[in-house]
Amino acid sequence: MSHPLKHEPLKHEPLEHEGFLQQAVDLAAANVAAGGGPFGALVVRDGEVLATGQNRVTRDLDPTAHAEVVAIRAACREVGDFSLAGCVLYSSCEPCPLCLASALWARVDRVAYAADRDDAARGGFDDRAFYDLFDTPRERWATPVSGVSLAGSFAPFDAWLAKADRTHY
Ligand SMILES: Nc1nc2[nH]cnc2c(=O)[nH]1
Repeated sequence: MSHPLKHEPLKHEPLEHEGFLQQAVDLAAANVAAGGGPFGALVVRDGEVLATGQNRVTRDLDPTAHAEVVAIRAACREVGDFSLAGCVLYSSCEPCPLCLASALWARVDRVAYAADRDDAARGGFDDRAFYDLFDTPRERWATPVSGVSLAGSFAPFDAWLAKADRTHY
């Protein structure tokens, strides 16, 4: 049985989305002009821009400093919370798996993007390749990723679960 989309595609939605997406694309273009990667992002709540982000990988020597991650970190600092529930993440380009997982961990209500993973591939970036990798059995990965059994590996979770005052996230 097919499920109806919860949201109509963005192109049928109010211009507000387009305005924020255009800002993300403008941030990406400005970042290229400043010597950075071609990605920009915004976190918006109730129509207000909480934070912006531009790719800072080469500037910060940080492979995780993708535009969306930078924007999410800045927005969390802005609101003083590790949750961005109630927010929308706008990105100049489809979030890569790192950025998408970051958005899910931040519990944003919605993610909207302009260019897609095919555009990123044309631009020379591995976003699509990494999505494809996650659809490939790990045994076939060039980078070995495997669990190693270790006695006591659940101990941190035992400690966590025993903590009455733990902060769930
Ligand atoms: N969406 C996205 N993809 C990337 N691929 C490489 N860097 C980035 C980034 O900052 N954002």
